[in-house]
Amino acid sequence: MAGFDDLASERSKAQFDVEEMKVIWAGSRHTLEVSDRISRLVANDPVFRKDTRTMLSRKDLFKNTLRKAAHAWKRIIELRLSEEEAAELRFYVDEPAFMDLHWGMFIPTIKGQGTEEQQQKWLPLAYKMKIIGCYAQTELGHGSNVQGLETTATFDPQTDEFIIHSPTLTSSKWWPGGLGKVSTHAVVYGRLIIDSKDYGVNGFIVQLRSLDDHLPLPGITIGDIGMKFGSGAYNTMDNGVLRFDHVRIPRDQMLMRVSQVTREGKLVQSNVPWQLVYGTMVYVRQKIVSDASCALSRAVCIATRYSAVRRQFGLQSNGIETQVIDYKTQQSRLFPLLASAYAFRFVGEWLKWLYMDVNQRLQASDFSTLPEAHACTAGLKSLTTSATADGIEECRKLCGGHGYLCSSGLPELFAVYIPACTYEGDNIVLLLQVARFLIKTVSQLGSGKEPVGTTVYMGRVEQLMQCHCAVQKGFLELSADLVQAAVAHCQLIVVSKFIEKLQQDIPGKGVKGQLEALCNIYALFILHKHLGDFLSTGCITPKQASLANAQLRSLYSQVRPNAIALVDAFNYTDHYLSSVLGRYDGNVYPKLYEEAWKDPLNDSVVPDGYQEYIQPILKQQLRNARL
Ligand SMILES: CCCCCCCCCCCCCCCCCCCCCCC/C=C/C(=O)SCCNC(=O)CCNC(=O)[C@H](O)C(C)(C)COP(=O)(O)OP(=O)(O)OC[C@H]1O[C@@H](n2cnc3c(N)ncnc32)[C@H](O)[C@@H]1OP(=O)(O)O
Ligand SMILES: Cc1cc2nc3c(=O)[nH]c(=O)nc-3n(C[C@H](O)[C@H](O)[C@H](O)COP(=O)(O)OP(=O)(O)OC[C@H]3O[C@@H](n4cnc5c(N)ncnc54)[C@H](O)[C@@H]3O)c2cc1C
Repeated sequence: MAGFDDLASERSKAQFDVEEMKVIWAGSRHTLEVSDRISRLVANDPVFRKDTRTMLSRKDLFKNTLRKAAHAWKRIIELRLSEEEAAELRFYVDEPAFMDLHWGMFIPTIKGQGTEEQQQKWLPLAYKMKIIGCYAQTELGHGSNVQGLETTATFDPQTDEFIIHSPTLTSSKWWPGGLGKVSTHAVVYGRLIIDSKDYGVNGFIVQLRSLDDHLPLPGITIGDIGMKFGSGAYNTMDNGVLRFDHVRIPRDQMLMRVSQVTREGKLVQSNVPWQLVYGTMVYVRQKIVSDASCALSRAVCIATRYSAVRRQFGLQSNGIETQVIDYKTQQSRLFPLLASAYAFRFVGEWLKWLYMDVNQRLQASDFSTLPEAHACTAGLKSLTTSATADGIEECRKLCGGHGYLCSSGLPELFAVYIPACTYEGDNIVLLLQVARFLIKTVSQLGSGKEPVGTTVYMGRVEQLMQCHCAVQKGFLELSADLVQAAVAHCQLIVVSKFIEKLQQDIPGKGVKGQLEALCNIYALFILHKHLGDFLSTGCITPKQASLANAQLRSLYSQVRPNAIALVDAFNYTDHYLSSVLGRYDGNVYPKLYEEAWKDPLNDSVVPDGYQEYIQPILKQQLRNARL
């Protein structure tokens, strides 16, 4: 039967050891074992079903998410899961929820910006989930411009408290996930005011709701901001609105690792750079880069399997049509995405290492690598999320009409994913940060300060000094071009980290060869995409450009017999993929047919509304009434 046979036959053609590739993808044998075990645990638990998600009303959807979160937490306790296992469980449950913000932002903020004493007080409560927290930075009027936040935290020396206040409508906190309906606490970012003097933005731990009856505390107005793009999707999250009317908190609830306010109302700076107030964003951006490879690989897995099952035109001698994956146009759209998924995986691994390194240095009061860590996390977050969002949409198109059905899994994946281009920093705003970092590095060339890390290549490019002079004339005027330069810099990091990965010991028959092919596809595809820039700057000749294109075509042919095995190496369960088109067994058509009948519209043969609206038209009662 079509599908079953197709994928089985594809798997038999693979020229490399898939099990070893699974290890490479997971990062280690241990990680593969954990991820495999937890993914099956989730797939086999009926509470974690997600096949009806796109059909539920917002209220039912949200309640179901609460149920899943409570069940997940119960299982984590019962099974005594480690932090690593719990994170895998969250990943495979695959539903954005308040837990993400509690574990992914509230706790890391207290760890990164709280003093030892503050950590000792708040972290045990947060780890045991006796309190649930969120990250309340963005306001109705300001998201990107953090220094423009309007919420105030005014020190009252009489009572040794801060008064948290929302002075305007635009100062209402707006967007924080988990805030709308669940969080009991928040890290709130607001302007520190002492003696009428504004000391800029700082973080404060504020209790929002009663721990007894969950009602908002006096002076606090709180709610959900409303439905978001797509059905199901990010609507499982209670992104919220929050206003303060002179809410008092004790002085020791200002996060004081960066600067402290004394009992007398004096501001004392510690030796850490003030930018650490932005530290949680560096951490989360690094995580978002790793997640990009997951989202893209998931879409690519669906599109690749389906492309091997789907047949159109070109009757072969046996009377069967051609698998669409055999069309060169399909390959030239699909295989660069497959290569990108692997490329983002490896750059994500490297970024994780970079983040751990900068963190260790911070503990030892070495702040020298913070600017580079900021530039790399900001730039790679921007590059990988934009490419992934576009890639998911391309995968939908690669699946033709069926890709538009919710049962393909692609519409919901797209709807959940696209806000990643905006949250944790709008992608253009983040690229401008990279551009600023690059210009700063260039300006230091010739001063004896050698560029290091990801900018080391700059020391070898003489024309850069002239670039600097040009940019000095107007950063804003040239910002569209500077953004392109920032993208190019980030692409260079992605390609270099892929090449570095290949220099490691890679066991398993044929595994290294496949990765080399994917690395070359990624690099040549980027070159192909920006051919105009490469040619106009004289970096390559037209002859080299055409050789590169020929090489790309030949690499596609090399990857073609291995495509299914390369997506099998992601080791995704059918539950995680939640796609009829991407099923492991390839049994697409019978399951698509079956899925259609589950739609609530098919609960009755004659639809609700027939008598009111269809019958009168058919019987021409409406027309007669008007005549
Ligand atoms: C149902 C299922 C249940 C399952 C349950 C299971 C539970 C078990 C638990 C499992 C664990 C789960 C783990 C989950 C993990 C999930 C991960 C998180 C999830 C992600 C969700 C995302 C939600 C979204 C959140 C947000 O969006 S938060 C808000 C983010 N906001 C922004 O990003 C704002 C963007 N703007 C800025 O960053 C800045 O304002 C700016 C950089 C644009 C400008 O800053 P500024 O005005 O100060 O201007 P300058 O350009 O002058 O900068 C000054 C100098 O500072 C440097 N700088 C800037 N930023 C940084 C930085 N971040 N770090 C360091 N330095 C920085 C500049 O470089 C300048 O320096 P210079 O002066 O030397 O040049
Ligand atoms: C799903 C989702 C979840 C979120 N969760 C949280 C959360 O948990 N906590 C939280 O605090 N926030 C959260 N946010 C808010 C998020 O961080 C902000 O939306 C984001 O930082 C972008 O800011 P903005 O909305 O102000 O966009 P704006 O800055 O208003 O961007 C609008 C446009 O202006 C452009 N622009 C802005 N500044 C410049 C500039 N200097 N130069 C050139 N162009 C510019 C942008 O590129 C964009 O095209 C969330 C947002 C979403 C969508």
